[in-house]
Amino acid sequence: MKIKVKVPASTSNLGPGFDSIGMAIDSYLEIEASISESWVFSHKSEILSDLPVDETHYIARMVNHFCRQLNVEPFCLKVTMTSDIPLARGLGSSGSALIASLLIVNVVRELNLTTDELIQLLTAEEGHPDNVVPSLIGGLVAGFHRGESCYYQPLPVIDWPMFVVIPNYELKTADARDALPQRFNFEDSVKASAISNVLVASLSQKNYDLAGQMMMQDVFHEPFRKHLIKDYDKLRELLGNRGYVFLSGAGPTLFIMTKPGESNIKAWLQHEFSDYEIRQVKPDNIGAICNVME
Ligand SMILES: Nc1ncnc2c1ncn2[C@@H]1O[C@H](COP(=O)(O)OP(=O)(O)OP(=O)(O)O)[C@@H](O)[C@H]1O
Ligand SMILES: N[C@@H](CCO)C(=O)O
Repeated sequence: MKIKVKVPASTSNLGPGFDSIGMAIDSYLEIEASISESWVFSHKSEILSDLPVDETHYIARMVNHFCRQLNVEPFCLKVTMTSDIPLARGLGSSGSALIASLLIVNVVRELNLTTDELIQLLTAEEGHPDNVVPSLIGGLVAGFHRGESCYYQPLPVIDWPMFVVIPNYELKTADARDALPQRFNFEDSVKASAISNVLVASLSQKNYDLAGQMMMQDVFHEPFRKHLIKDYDKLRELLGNRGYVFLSGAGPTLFIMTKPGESNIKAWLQHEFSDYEIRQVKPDNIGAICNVME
């Protein structure tokens, strides 16, 4: 049995949609795997070169975890992986690896889990749906996870030009979450959810000028994390009225949505941020794919 899995990256939060809104984008984790006596990983992309190659690999640990949780016999795999999703940059690399792990358990143990069941298991593991749901089903999705349930609603994908500014340093999600406050007062909560409401309403109507203004007024997480992001203020100032920018996931990548007439900014961004990687990105509307060849 040969298993092939392809999972898109994701950008999440979109400013005020903290832990709730995300969009799948066209960078991919790709895996080929077959049953083996022990866990062996072969990494074909430079991005993955520091990962372990044995049973301590995140995917091996998550396959074991899901086998235990679903009460099926564990197994080992020989895995070949390629990826252009940078690790610990806020582009959902760990969420994509989590999805791949569960899809592999699903096919190897012939569980026939439904999309809803996959979503419940993934969001319960990740703790929030904003990376795993769009990467699993594709597109732009708003979600809310509580206890045993994940409620979610796809929205139209953003069709303005989009760029990611990927810094040359990592920021672990756990560290970026440690920067968040323990408590949020009533006044700030009302303000934060109102900004988020307008974001969702404007995304649903494809009113990207209004959505962009909301993206840049988040009060849930960006004010508490921006000191961890070296060029947060610089990019907001430089971008001016060319478009809008938000912190992708927990950062440090910054995500830009430009006005349609301002799509030609890649060379300018590369000049301003010469040590960083600049990518133009598109939404992925397909989501994760898992095929089995006997
Ligand atoms: N494709 C992968 N294969 C194996 N392990 C991975 C993979 N992607 C991420 N990881 C593990 O997850 C860690 C990064 O997880 P983290 O949640 O901090 O970053 P992220 O997923 O890029 O960020 P975000 O969730 O904000 O988008 C890596 O250091 C690595 O240990
Ligand atoms: N919503 C999450 C995304 C990263 O996993 C966060 O901002 O911490």
